[in-house]
Amino acid sequence: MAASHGAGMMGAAATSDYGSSNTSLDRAGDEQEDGSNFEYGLDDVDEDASGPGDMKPTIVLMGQKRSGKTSIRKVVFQKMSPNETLFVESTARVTSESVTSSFINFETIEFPGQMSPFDAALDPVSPCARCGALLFV
Ligand SMILES: Nc1nc2c(ncn2[C@@H]2O[C@H](COP(=O)(O)OP(=O)(O)OP(=O)(O)O)[C@@H](O)[C@H]2O)c(=O)[nH]1
Repeated sequence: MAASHGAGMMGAAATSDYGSSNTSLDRAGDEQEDGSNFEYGLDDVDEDASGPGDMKPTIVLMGQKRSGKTSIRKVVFQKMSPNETLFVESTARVTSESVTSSFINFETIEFPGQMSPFDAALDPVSPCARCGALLFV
């Protein structure tokens, strides 16, 4: 008697769960149709407010001198042939560059290896505040 009563409650609970999961699936489907959950990059409103260059995702390159920071930047983001990096000059100052040829626009900031990146003369705070990824070579 008690067992059949319990089974009846389980059946009712199962039916209830099935119904609620259907409802949540319907809601998820509505969100996909809106497209609001799958947008890449930053909102247009933010870009207009602060200028297009200010809010770009930023990759910061740091590391020892002659370790290959500029070479990585040139080969990966500018399609330079690896052989040509033999003639790349040493970076003397903080160098920032916009990359627009990728599927997402972003900025690279390279610190010269011959100076400490935390030297106050290089103003490390601003690039580090914007840093989305740090590449230390
Ligand atoms: N063998 C070898 N040489 C490399 C590699 N990557 C870069 N180089 C060479 O190392 C030298 C220095 O490379 P850069 O890219 O100028 O190094 P960097 O870290 O930017 O140097 P700084 O600007 O002085 O800090 C160049 O002659 C490159 O050709 C590598 O993966 N293997």
